[in-house]
Amino acid sequence: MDRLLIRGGQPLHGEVTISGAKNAALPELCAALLTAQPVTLSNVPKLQDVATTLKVLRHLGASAERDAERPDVVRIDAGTVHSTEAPYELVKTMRASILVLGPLLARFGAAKVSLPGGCAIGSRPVDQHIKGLQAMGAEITVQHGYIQALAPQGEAGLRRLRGARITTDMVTVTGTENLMMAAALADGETILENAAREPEIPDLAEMLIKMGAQIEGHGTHRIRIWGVERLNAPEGGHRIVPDRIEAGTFLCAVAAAGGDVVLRDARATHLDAVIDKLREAGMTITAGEDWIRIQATARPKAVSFRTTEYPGFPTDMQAQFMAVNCVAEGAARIAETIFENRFMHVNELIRLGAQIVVDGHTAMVTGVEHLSGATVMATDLRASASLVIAGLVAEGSTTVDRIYHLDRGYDRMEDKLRAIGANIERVSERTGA
Ligand SMILES: CC(=O)N[C@H]1[C@@H](OP(=O)(O)OP(=O)(O)OC[C@H]2O[C@@H](n3ccc(=O)[nH]c3=O)[C@H](O)[C@@H]2O)O[C@H](CO)[C@@H](O)[C@@H]1O
Ligand SMILES: C=C(OP(=O)(O)O)C(=O)O
Repeated sequence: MDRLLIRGGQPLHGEVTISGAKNAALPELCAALLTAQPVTLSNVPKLQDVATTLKVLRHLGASAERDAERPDVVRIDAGTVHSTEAPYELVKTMRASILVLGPLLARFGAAKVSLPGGCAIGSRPVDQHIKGLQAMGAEITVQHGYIQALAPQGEAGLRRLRGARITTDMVTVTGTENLMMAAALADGETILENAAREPEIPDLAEMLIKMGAQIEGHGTHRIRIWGVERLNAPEGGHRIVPDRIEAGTFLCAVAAAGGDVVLRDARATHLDAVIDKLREAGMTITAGEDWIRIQATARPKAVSFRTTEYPGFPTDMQAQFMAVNCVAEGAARIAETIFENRFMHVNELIRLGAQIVVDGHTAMVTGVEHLSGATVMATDLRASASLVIAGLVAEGSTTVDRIYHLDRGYDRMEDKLRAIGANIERVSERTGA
């Protein structure tokens, strides 16, 4: 098992290029199942979750490969799909594998997908995905850990989902994506009320539109989809939107460690809530259409925030901003409203000397002048990122164990940090180096 060894205390200077978004890449790879034509995606980040998704697609019978010369390009040909079953063994490490359910059911009329199960940050049910597909006429049974779904029988014996008006009980990101993909090939009109507005949803909608889907209202709470009989390859391929959470993570790293860094291929307009809070913390932030610059010349000021759906403060940035507050001047209150158990990083941050008290969904953080390096254990993806940020400012050495969580969602994080001056290296257990 790999771990990261960080020697803290170096300010960060230079430029970092942000990769394509994990949370857009995963649904967009699955969207390739909606057509028998080969789909090309570019700006595909090199992540464990992407590798897992490619494995799932291959298991279904699709070919799914990275281009040998341009590794950010992936080609998926789902014209050869021969199975509609995503088994537990492939699905268990990644909740987003539920995203094959909508496309398989829409194109083949049947799907059997293992329940993704809970994870460290909460129980994460998929009842809203099921409720929406049922409204579209699907017969769904959940048995032996699998969701088994059949679309209603239509004319000439063909199974096809029917458009429907669906209001989800809460705003769900992958739920909106699954239902939007399913509706793209359904018979008639679907209206998704209470839809999620995260930037990855308009990005997926734009890809589907290039494939011939008829969609309106993406990026708002009400998405309308008129189903078509067939989808094609997106002409000219589709470039995945930059990862706003990776960009936000680097901004927090600089806010905590100090320095002056420009993020390339980053969209400030997708990070308004985080940038506002960083400015409140005393950072100077300037931005253009595809870059963001952060200048951190003084110790940050503690800033309170509460996670909410987009465009509010993202839950996926809560842990990283908590790490900034740990070394800030003053005290801050952080409320987590999206997931019931997303404070797993708190105990590890405390091991580094942070002062944090948790009461239910709220954490009170009192900034300390210095953290001190120690061995800590990553418990989930963003928790790992918060420990790396804390390690960058801690005195002495910090070892972050179990970084397979980090590798799920960050593309060469330690290389990117090293390039801007961090003293960080990956230690592999097998080689010891
Ligand atoms: C691959 C991907 O894009 N992952 C993101 C996606 O996860 P994901 O799409 O899984 O998160 P959701 O938006 O669905 O979850 C929001 C809340 O709704 C609940 N819920 C959701 C669906 C459902 O059927 N029933 C239900 O109760 C969840 O438990 C959670 O409390 O959005 C989250 C919230 O921004 C982010 O943290 C994840 O990084
Ligand atoms: C929670 C996250 O991802 P996932 O939904 O893929 O577990 C995340 O990206 O922070």
